[in-house]
Amino acid sequence: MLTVSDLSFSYGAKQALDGVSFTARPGRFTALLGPNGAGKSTLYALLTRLFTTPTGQITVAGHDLAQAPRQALAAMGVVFQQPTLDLDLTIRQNLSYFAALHGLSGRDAAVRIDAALDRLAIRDRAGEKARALNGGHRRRTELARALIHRPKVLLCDEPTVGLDAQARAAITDHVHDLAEDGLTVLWATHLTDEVRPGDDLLLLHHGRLRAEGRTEELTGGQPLKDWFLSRTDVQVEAGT
Ligand SMILES: Nc1ncnc2c1ncn2[C@@H]1O[C@H](COP(=O)(O)OP(=O)(O)OP(=O)(O)O)[C@@H](O)[C@H]1O
Repeated sequence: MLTVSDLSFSYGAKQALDGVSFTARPGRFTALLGPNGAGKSTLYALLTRLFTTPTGQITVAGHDLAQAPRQALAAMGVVFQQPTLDLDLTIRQNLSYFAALHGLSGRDAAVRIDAALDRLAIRDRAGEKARALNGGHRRRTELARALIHRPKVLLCDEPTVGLDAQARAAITDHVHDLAEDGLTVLWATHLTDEVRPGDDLLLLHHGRLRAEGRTEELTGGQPLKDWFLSRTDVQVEAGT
């Protein structure tokens, strides 16, 4: 479970988040939908403690991020918008390095790495350098890496940026499956076709949460893209 209470953040005079509160639950895919500049990346920077703010509270799997940052961060897996693989290492080496950072090595690490690679259907590529992979497989590798330490909460910040439609759909499907298996998922996007009717939806616009609930209940049968446009009044990519 991830809870955010009354979170605000400003860049000097520019308020990027204003009193944001929500809960993302285990077994649910929670989509954080917002146009460019809504405040999504700022929220992720606060969730991962790249930034801190004196206002508000963030709790990850019961651990207060400000009071118990080690436990809170250990309970989360993160896939950032910008790729962070070492392209000169193999997939397995990238994952081993990350496992070591979490204090995992030897047989335990190998078993977890194989399981994560299987989960994302990329174990057969494990010996290849990351540079040899296409964008979709690199992103899958990053997802596999984010799962090795068995986090309770998975944070994804626009993880499909730059991928073609097929790779985008594959990654989005994988992460929906992870949520169905019990993970708490928070998925930031500005692409409405990544959100399913049964997903939980948070609409962020100009730093404030404008809507929260099950997608199909919020939209009342209207196509999500139309609903989103009517509430944000901006042009967004359809993602198709
Ligand atoms: N370093 C900064 N200094 C000043 N303003 C900033 C800075 N970073 C972001 N902002 C502003 O804060 C607001 C929120 O930005 P943020 O990057 O969090 O939005 P976003 O929803 O992630 O957008 P995108 O999808 O384009 O990444 C925007 O108005 C942005 O211009």
